[in-house]
Amino acid sequence: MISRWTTAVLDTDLPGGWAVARSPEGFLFDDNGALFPREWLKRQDLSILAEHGIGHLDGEPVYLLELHSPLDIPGCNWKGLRAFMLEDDHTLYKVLGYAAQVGTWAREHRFCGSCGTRMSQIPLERAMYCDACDLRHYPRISPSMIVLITRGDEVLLARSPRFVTGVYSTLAGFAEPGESAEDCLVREVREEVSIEVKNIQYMGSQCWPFPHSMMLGFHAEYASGDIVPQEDEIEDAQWFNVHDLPPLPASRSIARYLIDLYVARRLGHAEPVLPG
Ligand SMILES: NC(=O)C1=CN([C@@H]2O[C@H](COP(=O)(O)OP(=O)(O)OC[C@H]3O[C@@H](n4cnc5c(N)ncnc54)[C@H](O)[C@@H]3O)[C@@H](O)[C@H]2O)C=CC1
Ligand SMILES: [Mg+2]
Ligand SMILES: [Zn+2]
Repeated sequence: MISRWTTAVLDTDLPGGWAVARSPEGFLFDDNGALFPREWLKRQDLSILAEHGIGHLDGEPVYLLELHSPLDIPGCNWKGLRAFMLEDDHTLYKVLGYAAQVGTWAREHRFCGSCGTRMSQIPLERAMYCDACDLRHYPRISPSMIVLITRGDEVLLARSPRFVTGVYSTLAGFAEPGESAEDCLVREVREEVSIEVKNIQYMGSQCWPFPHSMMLGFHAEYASGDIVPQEDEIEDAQWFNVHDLPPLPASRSIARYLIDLYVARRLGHAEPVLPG
């Protein structure tokens, strides 16, 4: 199947195409969705912080207008990326997820982190350039590991105080400098629930644009220790039987995929597909 959406670095001097607008309140949308004719959008009184050409949707160029602040446009509203993630239009979510990461980077890389000089966009490369330092600043991607720990028919799931009430998920954490993904897994599991794991197996990855994680998904088996939830980070952690699971994370998350895959294998059901 030909992908409807492909990323690309496009020349912002060329006219036409579609545009999405993003502000600290999320993306602009109306009854037709979140893509607007670019020339029409640019005629509105927007406070544009940066403009980037981000790719092609069904062959048509798509641009991002990253705004300083939201603006009232009749018939339009603003909505966060998470809300789009929970909706059915997977392609639109991919477009907006990418736009969000480019927008976050554009917002946070206007000035060189080394010397403070204002930077400029490099044509045909997703990079901001500091002329004074001859330095390129690329979009930030944060490798994070996520792991489902199992013990026979039981899976270890935990709650962060940030989660929706009642929802339990797999353990996750950001990689630190000097770590492999597996090192990160062992450290995070020790920190968050104080147990040891074995037979670590890589299961797949997922872009998680909240704001710029690259999730590296693993399965691991319980080896030893009793659960001791990390103060402040983990509100509760428990072993749950695959026949009696609590409310789980959103179906598009790799956390949910790791859980659903294990349960499917355990119960002999059809296996889920990892959402991109
Ligand atoms: N797609 C999915 O299924 C899931 C994705 N996630 C994502 O995984 C990531 C890591 O999970 P957490 O448990 O929140 O991480 P964590 O266990 O490492 O704890 C969060 C703490 O890490 C620090 N931190 C924040 N950003 C960082 C960065 N870029 N690099 C290093 N340290 C940083 C902060 O002190 C923060 O309070 C998050 O982006 C989260 O949204 C988490 C669970 C499910
Ligand atoms: Mg964590
Ligand atoms: Zn510089």
